[in-house]
Order: sequence, then structure tokens, then C-alpha cells
Amino acid sequence: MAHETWVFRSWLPFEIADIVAVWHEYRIPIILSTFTILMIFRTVLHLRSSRGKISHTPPISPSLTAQKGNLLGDKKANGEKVPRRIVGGLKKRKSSEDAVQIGSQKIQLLVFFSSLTGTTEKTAKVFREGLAKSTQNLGDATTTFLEPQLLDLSYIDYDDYFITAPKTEEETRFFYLLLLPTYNIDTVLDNFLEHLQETHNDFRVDTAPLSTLLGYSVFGFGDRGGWPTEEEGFCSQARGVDKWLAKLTGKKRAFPLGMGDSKTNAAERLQEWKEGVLDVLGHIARTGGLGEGVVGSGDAVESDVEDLDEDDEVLSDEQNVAQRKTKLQKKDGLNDLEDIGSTLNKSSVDLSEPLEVDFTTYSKKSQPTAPATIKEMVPKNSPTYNALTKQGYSIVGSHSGVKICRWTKSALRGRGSCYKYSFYGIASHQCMETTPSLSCSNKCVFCWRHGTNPVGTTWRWVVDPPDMIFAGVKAGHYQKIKMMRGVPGVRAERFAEAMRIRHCALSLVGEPIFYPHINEFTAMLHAEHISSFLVCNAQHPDQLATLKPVTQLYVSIDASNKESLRKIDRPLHRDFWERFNRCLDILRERRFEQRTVFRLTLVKGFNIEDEAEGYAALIEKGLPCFVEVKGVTYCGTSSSAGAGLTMQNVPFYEEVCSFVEALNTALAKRGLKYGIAAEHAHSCCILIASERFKKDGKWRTRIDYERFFECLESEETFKPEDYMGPETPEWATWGNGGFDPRDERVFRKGKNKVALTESQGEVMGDVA
Ligand SMILES: Cc1cc2nc3c(=O)[nH]c(=O)nc-3n(C[C@H](O)[C@H](O)[C@H](O)COP(=O)(O)O)c2cc1C
Ligand code: SF4
Repeated sequence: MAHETWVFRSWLPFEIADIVAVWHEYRIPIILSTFTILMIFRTVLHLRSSRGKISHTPPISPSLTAQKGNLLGDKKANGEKVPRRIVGGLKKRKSSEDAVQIGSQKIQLLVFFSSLTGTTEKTAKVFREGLAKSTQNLGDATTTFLEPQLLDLSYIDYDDYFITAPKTEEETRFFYLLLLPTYNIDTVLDNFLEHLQETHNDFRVDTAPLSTLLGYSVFGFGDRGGWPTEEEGFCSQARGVDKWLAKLTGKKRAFPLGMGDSKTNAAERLQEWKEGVLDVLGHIARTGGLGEGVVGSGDAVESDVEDLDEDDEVLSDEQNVAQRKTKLQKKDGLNDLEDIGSTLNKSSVDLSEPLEVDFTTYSKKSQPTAPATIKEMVPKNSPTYNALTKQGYSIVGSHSGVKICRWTKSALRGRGSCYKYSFYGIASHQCMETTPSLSCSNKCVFCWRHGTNPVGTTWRWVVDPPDMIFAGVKAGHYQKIKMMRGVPGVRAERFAEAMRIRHCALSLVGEPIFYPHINEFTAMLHAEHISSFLVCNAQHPDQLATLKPVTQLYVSIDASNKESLRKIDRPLHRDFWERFNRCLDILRERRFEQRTVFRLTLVKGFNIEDEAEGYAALIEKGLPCFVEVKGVTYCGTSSSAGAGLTMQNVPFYEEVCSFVEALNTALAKRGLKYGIAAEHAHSCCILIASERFKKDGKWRTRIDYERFFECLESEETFKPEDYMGPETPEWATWGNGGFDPRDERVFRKGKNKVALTESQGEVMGDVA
């Protein structure tokens, strides 16, 4: 350094040498201040430029034009066009990523429509205005709903909206609503559908380029006068658009496809659909995402998966993540249901004393002593708990369960209700299947519960309060219904109706009257005008005798004689035959207080052959109002195989019919006034009814539910005839098959329609 200074001095002027000396003296402060000044300057520039951007950004970005250009192809430096890949498809993202950043979310609703004769256009304008008003109050401090925009599909460029979602520089996310008529002549809708299909199949575009949308939902207008059913083309184009958008958005159907007949119910259907959509938008505002949904319960027997078109099976990306998460966190979710109990401080029943109920003997004297510690029937993490939850049950508290049955799912999709609709008017999508006791005292060979439920002759477990069970099963049921929201084919109006439980089938698994507070539980159902169909196994006469009236009371009659009953029900009680007979006596006594039913489940090789006379004798003893005869449902599980059941044990529908005819003749021979009233071939089920339920030559097997509640609330004695409903519809009567003509008949892929659905019944995994 000394050498360098000498060199400078030898040829530089004196002042420069001084500057160098100053530099050496003050270089650190000089560098620091220069750096600070530069940083301040840069920050000021940056702030000025970003302010300019915010104030001038339009809601929909002009960048679309650029994207369009890109789609047609990028140019190489030499001007040659090369295919361009549009990215934005079905990314595997964390579910939270899908959510709009809380604190900055802006939601833009785009209402697309198409119209030829003007009806949809008028409706869409009014709809948009209503939507603008309704969404004004839907947002909060963190979410703003921008004024919904109306877009005519005849005038927009599809590339602007249906290749990728519009982009804005602000944090705005889009939600699409489409109101579409259907035309079987050439219209703009054909081009639109073609565009969606081409985009999906375009090798340059990822398969789900619209996955950045928050969600979408479609409503179709059609004319049932000219196109009565979906097969004949009712709303076919709306259905097509719904399907393609499911693919393009990566399964972001936010609410089921709505459909209305423009000549009759379109306004009503549209209103229901709109309410459903608003509900989802509220959910998005609160949580930033669509929420969860599943195709089915996941169980081979119970799941709907095989009913879905492979490429139509639609769950949102987020839903799929949620579904996996739900599985992983099932335990936590169930804890929520269980927690309902702990939050109910005051139960309507005094539970301070653990209840010990003896079902093994009629003697009132010999109550066994209580065990030192009372255990839970189905403790969490027990093998039973895991097995039941795997089968799709939600366990409520420690001994109750709820599950949505396949018929409920089928009815939500407009594919038919269970036989109880044909016979009694129960709409399956409004029916909750539950039990307050997962434990049973039989091990029936045909039980589709896979032998996983606990068994016992004595209630020796903790007893949960009925109000906790009631709240828990309802919450579990609604949760499962909501999870069906994104499933293809779910009908908007049925989904809306399903959010009000109207019927309860107490028959899921186990034995409902095993539960010591069953009367309090059914009273809670009735207080909310939910009908009660209670099935018991004819093994608990004491409980049956004290049971208060339910809408319809069943006993399972699984055999006509003692030996056959022992083989088929494998009862735990030694005195099972005496118990069984006593139950029949009780039923006979109760037949003028409530509707009583014998449920016969026919198993070939076990309880059909030569037993018609035996069953007729039992009917003579119990004189039930109705006799339901059903072919057994084969579940194809290892447990049914273990019990010795195969498809050979499943009777063909023709065999069930022959048996019913033989039984009917046997009843007539005994002078009993019964007749074959109705059938539901789809589930291999036939109804024999007492002529008490025939008026003016017409069967009246249906129920007037509101009348039932009136009778109950009057606190006066009433008879089953007092709540007898209207005539059984023609299509449900014997000889007409029993399939509701309003529903769409769907046959499973690769299965022989005749063999399965007509002859051996659908495997609906349900005998409720
Ligand atoms: C020529 C013609 C063809 C139609 N084709 C169908 C059809 O295939 N399926 C359907 O459900 N409705 C069909 N419709 C009924 C219309 O979709 C329905 O009337 C709709 O409300 C018309 O809406 P717009 O007035 O907005 O054009 C058709 C109507 C016309 C006039
Ligand atoms: S099968 Fe049973 S649970 Fe399912 S809808 Fe019918 S009655 Fe309800």
C-alpha cells in the first residue's frame, strides 16, 4: 500500500492524492450512505409503479387475448409456429392452496346463458339481479362478492372463458353458473358442447384447465311435454355441459345439476337450485373452498362407485383430498359427533345410575349384579369400531350408528327409491337409517353387517342419553348427505329435500329395542315429525311389550319352525323359540294400536321349501297388518361365505313370487283375509296386506304421515286405519313391477339386467 501511494504521488496532481487519502480515511461511511440512498430510491420507484397497476386493472384481464394467441401456437425466433402447452390442469395441490387467501378474496360470479326463443334470457336477467342482491350480504370483512356478470354464450368468445379461467391481476376468483335450454336442432349450444369436448381432448391443453375456478353449477330448462324423460332428451344439453365442465374443472361441481320444465315447474326448481348455490357460496366465503364430498361410503357393498360412468365420476380435486383426509381423520370427525353428547349438559333422562338390563330371562327377580366397571359397547379404536366405520357407519356416542343406505343415494340421483316408497310412500332421499344399539342378540346367516357388530344377550354397557344420540345421528346423516353434493347425477331438488329428514328406519344393524331409552328416542323423532319404522328380531318380548306406538312396527320372521329358526338366526338366547312366540302374541295385541308387519327374508335352502304352511300358521297367530316377503340380499362377503351362503341361496324373483302365491293360498284356506297388494321387483320384495287396508276394492297400503302425527299428538287412542294413506299407485300394485315411472332406470355396467335386477334383486346391501 505504501508503494502504491508513492507511485500516485509521482505523477498525479496534489489534489487527487488528497482525495485518495480522504477515501482511505472515510470509505466505510461513504459506502454505507451510498447504499442507503440507492435503496430509498428503489423503494419509491416500486411503490409508484404498483399503485398505478391497482387503479387501472379491469375485472377481467386482457391477458386472455395473449393466451388465445398462445393457444394457437408460439412462434420460434425464425417465425415457425410450435404447439404450445397450456398449463393449469389438475395439479395435486394442498387443499388449503385451493382456498382464496383469506383477507383478500374477491369472488366474481359469471352467469352464462343461451336462449333461442327468449325464455332463458329473461329468466337469466332476473336471476342475475336476484343473485346480486343475495350475494351482497353473503360476504364479510374478508370476502367481497363482485357484481355478478351476465354473459350470452352467443356473443362471447369461448376461448376467453372455457379454455382457462379468466385471469385478473387482483386476487379475484371465478365461479361459473350456466342457465341453458335444450334444443334438438342445430344451435349455438352444439358449438359450445363441441368446444368443451375439444378442449378436454386437445393434447395441447391439460385435461382440467379450468381447475382454477372456485366451482361451477349448471341449470337446464327443457320441456317434458316433448321430451318426457332424460333418456328421451329432457335437458340433454345441460346434462352434457355439466359433464364436460366436471372434467374441465377437475371435478369442481359445486352444486348438483338443476333441471326444470319450462312449461310447469322451472321457476320453482330454479329457486331451489339458487338457494343451494347460495348455500355453497356462503360456505366458500367462510372457508375459501367447496368443502368435502365422497362418491359413496367406500364399502364394496354400499358404495355407488360402480354406478358412475368411469369418466363421469366427479369429485373435486379438493374433495378428493378431503375424502382422503376424511378417511385419515375419521376418528376426529367421529369425535365431533361424540362430542355433541358431552356438550349437552342436561340430558332428558337421568343417567346417573348405569343401567343393567337383562334380556336373557323373563324373570324380574333374577337381575344379575352389575359389573364393577361399565364398559362402552363400541370403544374407539376397537376392532368393531374400525370394522363398522370402514363399512361407512358413523358411530355416535358409544353404541349408536348412522349410515346412508344405497337407496338414499339412488333416490338423490333420481334412480329410484326402495320398496318402502312403492308400498308406503317413503321417499328414500328423506329417510335416515340408524340404530341406537349396534349390538344384537342373533347372528343371522344373511346379516349383511359382516358379523362385525357386537353381540350379547344383556345390556352391559354404558348407556348414552337419547338426546345426544338423536342430535348425533341427525348430524351424521346430514353430513353424509352433504358429501353427495358433487356426485354426478344428484338432482338439485332432491338434494334440497334431503336436507329435511322425514323418515327414520330403525333397523340398520343390531337391535334397536335393546337400547333402554328407545321410547324417549322415538318420541324425539315424532316431535320433529319424523316417522319411525322399527324392526326388531322377535327376541326381546319384555321390551316389545313396553314399546310405545311407532309408525310401523316390524318383527323379523326368519323361519316358520324352531329348528329352521335356530339354523338361520343362530340366536344367543337358549329360550329363543319361546321369546319368538311371545313376541308374536304381543304383536297380535298391538295390531289395533299401530301398523304391524311380519318381515320374511327368504333364503333358498334354509327357509323357503315347504314352509308356506308354517308361515301361514305364524301369520294366523300374530295377525299382522302386513307381511313383507323379501328375497335375501347376497353381499358376497367372506362372512356370508363363512355362514355358508352363496348366490345359490338367493332366490330368483320368480321363486319369491311363487312362494308368495303359495302363502296367499294357505292364508285363504285358513279363512284369513289377506291379499297380495304390491311389489317392488327391483328389490325382490312383495307385500301381502290385510284387507283392513283395502277400500272399495283398492289397496291402500300407503301412510298419511301427517295424520299419524296428529293422532299421536291428540293423545287419544287411535287405530292404524286412522292414518291410512291414499290408494297404492297403480304401478306399485301386484303385477306392475313397482318401479316409480318418474325415476330413471339404470342398469349396472356389464351386468345382465334381467338376471340381476328383475330376478334376484339389486344388491343394495340393505334390508331395512
Ligand atoms: C325446436 C325445439 C327443440 C327443443 N328440443 C328440446 C329437447 O331436445 N329437450 C328438451 O328438454 N327441451 C327441448 N326444447 C324445449 C326448450 O329447451 C325449452 O322450451 C326452453 O325453455 C327454451 O328456452 P329459450 O326460450 O330460452 O330458447 C325444444 C324446443 C324447441 C322449440
Ligand atoms: S332401504 Fe331402509 S334406510 Fe334405505 S331408504 Fe329404504 S327404508 Fe330408508
